[in-house]
Amino acid sequence: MCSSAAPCAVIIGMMGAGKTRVGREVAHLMDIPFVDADIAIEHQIGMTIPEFFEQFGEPEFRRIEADVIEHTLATHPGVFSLGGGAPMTERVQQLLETYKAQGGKVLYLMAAPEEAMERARRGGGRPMLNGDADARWMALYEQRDPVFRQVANVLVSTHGLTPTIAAKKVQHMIDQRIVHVSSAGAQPYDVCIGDGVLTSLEHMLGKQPVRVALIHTQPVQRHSDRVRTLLRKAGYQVSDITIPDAEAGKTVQVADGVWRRLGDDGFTRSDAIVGVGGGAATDVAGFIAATWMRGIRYVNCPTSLLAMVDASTGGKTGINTAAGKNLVGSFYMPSGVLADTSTLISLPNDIFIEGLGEVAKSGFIMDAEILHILQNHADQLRQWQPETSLEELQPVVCELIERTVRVKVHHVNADFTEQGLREFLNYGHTLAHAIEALEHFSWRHGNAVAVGMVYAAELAHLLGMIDQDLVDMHRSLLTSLGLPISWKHDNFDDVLALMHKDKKARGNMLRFVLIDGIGSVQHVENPPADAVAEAFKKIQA
Ligand SMILES: NC(=O)c1ccc[n+]([C@@H]2O[C@H](COP(=O)([O-])OP(=O)(O)OC[C@H]3O[C@@H](n4cnc5c(N)ncnc54)[C@H](O)[C@@H]3O)[C@@H](O)[C@H]2O)c1
Ligand SMILES: O=C(O)C(=O)C[C@@H](O)[C@H](O)[C@H](O)COP(=O)(O)O
Repeated sequence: MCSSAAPCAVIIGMMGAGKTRVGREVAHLMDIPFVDADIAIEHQIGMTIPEFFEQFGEPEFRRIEADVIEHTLATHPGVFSLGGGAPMTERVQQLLETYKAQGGKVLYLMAAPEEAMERARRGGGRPMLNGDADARWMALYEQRDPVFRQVANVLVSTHGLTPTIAAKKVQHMIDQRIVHVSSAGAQPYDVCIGDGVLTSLEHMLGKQPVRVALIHTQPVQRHSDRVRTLLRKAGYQVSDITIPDAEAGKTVQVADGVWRRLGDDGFTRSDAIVGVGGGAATDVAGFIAATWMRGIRYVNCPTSLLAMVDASTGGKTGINTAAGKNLVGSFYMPSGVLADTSTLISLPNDIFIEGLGEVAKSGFIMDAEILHILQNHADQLRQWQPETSLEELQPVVCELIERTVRVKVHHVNADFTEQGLREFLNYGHTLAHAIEALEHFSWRHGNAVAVGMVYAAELAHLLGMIDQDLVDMHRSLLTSLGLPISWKHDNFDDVLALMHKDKKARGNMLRFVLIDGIGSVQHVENPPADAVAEAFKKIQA
């Protein structure tokens, strides 16, 4: 968040961690203003902080400090660093909670204790360190570190870094995008999007787990190796579990194999799962987390575009069975999602493009700007190449991921267990799931959704809900992105039978999600059978 009225980032940390020095440097690098809370307070009280402490005591200081923080959070469009003790008061914690809920970043700057202690001692003028400064610093550190970890949504270790390098690292972390998910009936969490966000994995998992099961597929080995190193460095005992790739991994047999492994490796309720890979891998990782001991913590690290924009977030976990796609599963939220865009470097063209299907869906159902971005960049997006395209397309891709995740989170926050509004995310999916099943999962999910959206648009047109231009626009946009818009299948009865098994159906009634304009979605129950069949004819190749 870098708006005209709120800070891009709030920096917290121990005395001597370098909050002012690094904060100032970051602001300089980003060409935005910097405010240090202690300096702002001294300006307001007209004396130094030690003088104020002596005359009025700490409680009065904390009151003024919270006022200054509240004001600055509402007015300062730059980098804002807080005094060491500020996040310890309940009022400041609440202010920071609200700031984070609006997309704000609270960065905990973590210097090595010896370095920070030394700097704090050298700096002087710190009433909280009166007496044996090192012993006081250490005692405060023990009190404050757990609170800072709780209050911050981004942890930045500056151990051994010069202030300039630390500032660059902080800038990198500020550039990441955070979407906060907070849905009734589930613990809130963040979706962090950007280059290098995997480094927040330890923070997301927390200190409780002793064992972590790293569930991934073979094609993402390069990324899961990196995650394993991060986990081991953080001190977790890692069970590295490779599952079969793509839909072959979403089976009860695979789940059973993983449950056995968790049993053998002694996984308890306080241990955790990390899912790394495409949507199939994160669906399975979530399903295992939801079912092992009736639910343990999990963090998703999506590596495909589709998993970043959709599958990893929102807590729909599941597997496929003989009865159909995703018919067995649960609603079970992750503790966090790390969409590290650097992992897209190895993503093949066809898998990148299928992800655009779900991106376009979010544009049709809610965010027209997504459609404009897709239209404006269609040629570059369609020509995506692993290893080379990411550098050029990073800003566009990040923008599309954030916008699409926001659309998803809007629906999930309002309706976690899909009683109504969340079904809108299923635009195009009624036919898509039937295509996937009839093609024995050889069709990519995003491709099936693209055809499903054209079918939904044709049906909406036949029902008089949209004009031909909007149907044509579906076709032209999806084609320009390299997505399919038709599917050849001779037996409509098979298709209809599967559409009746869709999770949106009720009893014998077919229920569709259709649009009557861009961003305007409706449930349509039991549409006339001839329209359902006629629309199908229109998507035949
Ligand atoms: N839970 C949800 O809300 C939700 C939402 C949308 C889709 N899904 C599910 O997600 C699945 C589709 O996800 P998907 O499109 O990611 O397919 P996928 O998981 O099958 O991944 C596609 C392929 O890309 C590989 N891959 C992933 N990241 C890579 C990378 N960075 N480099 C190289 N290869 C990489 C995978 O290993 C796989 O081979 C479907 O099963 C769908 O049902 C779930
Ligand atoms: O999160 C949701 O809700 C969705 O419907 C998102 C869909 O894009 C996604 O494909 C999901 O896997 C579909 O779930 P299903 O319940 O239709 O199997």
